[in-house]
Amino acid sequence: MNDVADPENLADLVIHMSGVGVRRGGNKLLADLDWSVELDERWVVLGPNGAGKTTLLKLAAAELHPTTGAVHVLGDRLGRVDVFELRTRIGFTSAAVNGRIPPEEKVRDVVVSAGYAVLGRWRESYDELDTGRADELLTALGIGHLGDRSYGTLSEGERKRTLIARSLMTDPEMLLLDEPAAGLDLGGREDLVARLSTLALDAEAPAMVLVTHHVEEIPPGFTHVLLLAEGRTVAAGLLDDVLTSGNLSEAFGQELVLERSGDRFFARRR
Ligand SMILES: Nc1ncnc2c1ncn2[C@@H]1O[C@H](COP(=O)(O)OP(=O)(O)OP(=O)(O)O)[C@@H](O)[C@H]1O
Repeated sequence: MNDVADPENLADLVIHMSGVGVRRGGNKLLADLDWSVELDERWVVLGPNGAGKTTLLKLAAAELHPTTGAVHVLGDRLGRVDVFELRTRIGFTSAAVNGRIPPEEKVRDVVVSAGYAVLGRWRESYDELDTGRADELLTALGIGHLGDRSYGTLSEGERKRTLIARSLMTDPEMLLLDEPAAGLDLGGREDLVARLSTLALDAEAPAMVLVTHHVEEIPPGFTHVLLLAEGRTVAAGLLDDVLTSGNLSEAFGQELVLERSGDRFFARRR
């Protein structure tokens, strides 16, 4: 077990949160949260609506500061670091990012522009090297043929995959995915889960944190789970230890049965 109080050990952690609370108005969005993510770990953050999952991910993305406690991201403490520089090292995909993409933008440019936005440059035509990398990422996500299409014409599943390609474009040290399978049909979900599983099992891939409401969406290869309810940790640690019927029931406030089939999970009410 790492002594996380030791600054040398903090350098090995992509996320470290200690005694973290977030308050807005009279609401406690998060309270007393301790959490660490190491370089080679892939975490699922699971919990019911309103549990605080997105708030937690925004802290990790350096998009929000805690009201109390300390958050270290990629070795730097929020509040003592240039968050604009820090964000260039983080890949972040969420519904909010989706809403900011102009529908007429070409899919390839949606991916390539990630690199240019963070560098603060602008050019009419992108480097061949960059467009080549964008095409490679789109192909790896199964949508290499859509590079010339406009973003607005894509299906929901194709958009999700485009945004994941975009968040990988800058070679981030950490990948944060907020409900990547939301709104997908069964086939789209299964396809995305398989692609994320490939990524999770790739030793070269960055540390990953995936937020979801559904155990069915946990891609094989994810190693750890943080169960959240009402802004507090219900349980956190290795997936095999933490993902149990008991913990799930506690997090979702009803008697649930968790079933495992191979490397996938299913849950239903008891
Ligand atoms: N700016 C704010 N002011 C007051 N309350 C807020 C604010 N932002 C979020 N909340 C509340 O904090 C709680 C946690 O929100 P958050 O979006 O982090 O939850 P979540 O687990 O991601 O939920 P969901 O699964 O529904 O997306 C919710 O009850 C939400 O209404």
